[in-house]
Amino acid sequence: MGILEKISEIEKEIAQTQKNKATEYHLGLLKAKLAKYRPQLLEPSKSAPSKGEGFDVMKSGNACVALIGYPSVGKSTFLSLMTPTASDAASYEFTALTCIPGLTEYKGANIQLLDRPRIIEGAAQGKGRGRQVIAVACTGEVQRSLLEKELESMDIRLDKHKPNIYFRPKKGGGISFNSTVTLTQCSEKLVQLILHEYKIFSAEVLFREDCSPDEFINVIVGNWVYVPCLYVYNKIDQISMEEVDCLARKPNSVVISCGMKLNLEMLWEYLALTCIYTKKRGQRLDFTETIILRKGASVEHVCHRIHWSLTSQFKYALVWGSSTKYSLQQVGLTHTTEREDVIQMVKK
Ligand SMILES: Nc1nc2c(ncn2[C@@H]2O[C@H](COP(=O)(O)OP(=O)(O)OP(=O)(O)O)[C@@H](O)[C@H]2O)c(=O)[nH]1
Repeated sequence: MGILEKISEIEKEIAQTQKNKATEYHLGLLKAKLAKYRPQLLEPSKSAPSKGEGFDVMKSGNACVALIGYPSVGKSTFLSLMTPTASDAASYEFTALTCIPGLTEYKGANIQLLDRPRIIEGAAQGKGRGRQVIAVACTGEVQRSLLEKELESMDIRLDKHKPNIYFRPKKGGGISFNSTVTLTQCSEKLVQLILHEYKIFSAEVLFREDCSPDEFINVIVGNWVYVPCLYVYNKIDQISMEEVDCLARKPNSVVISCGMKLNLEMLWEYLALTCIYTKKRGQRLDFTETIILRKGASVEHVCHRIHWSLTSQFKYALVWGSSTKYSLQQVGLTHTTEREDVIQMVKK
């Protein structure tokens, strides 16, 4: 039996199994098996795309944003408006077959934009890229939940945090299980069963959060990727004011129109990048020596960006700017910086 058949058999069984106390161990085991097979689907095929095609684009800039969406929602148009890269936003549909990178600059920060290959429904189940195009005309809301589902099956978790579970396999001594919270979805027995499925017979497990069996499985397997995300609804010039208002009020969402160039700067506000100037002792401030960081970065973050060894030699920092009460103030590593602060590090 091939991997695809095995996966669909297990998925069928999960769907047919009623969820209750009596079946929870069986379901947990099925999910553990599923998590073992899924990565095999995503392993690169022998006929990998040639260099420069597909997903292998070198990361560059201070932040990297991947545009993911259904065909014809305006990804290429957005990329071509924001970056000088000539993206193929042709008047015909279904253009972006490979990953097209573009670089844009905003308030001193370089941001890389990637126009990803279109998401094809079922791609994670092994359906070929480029061959199947989703022929559905659906609303932004439907597209959003389908995209979430599809990305989830590719082990991408949007706007979620890593499960707070401590897990350490050991050479011997059996499984020690503990939790600091009341668990409603997992139990010691289920955890043991799942670990045995992965041939792990000795490990330390500590649940610091009420996690699901899936979350625990992915702590063992470690193949989930946690990605922050912003939902962008384009073409608002084609819908009513009421619809625009409703979409704009959803969490983590912005409404834009590439056609009318409305609200295109939203991405930068979301990325919340900030720039800081560093000054060397006895030298004049050089405005070209900027460091780009996430908003709310501390002096320690700045140190890390200058040199990995700087924190161990750090004595204090002198700050000119809006983050301090007085201009030229002495601060420690935990001090939170503000946009366009000037910082001079003083070593021990
Ligand atoms: N009315 C309107 N049309 C838009 C807007 N943005 C893009 N379009 C049009 O929508 C069509 C598709 O845009 P693309 O940028 O090619 O879409 P895409 O998401 O890159 O599509 P694929 O490459 O197939 O994945 C083009 O004809 C654009 O001119 C917008 O804000 N309003």
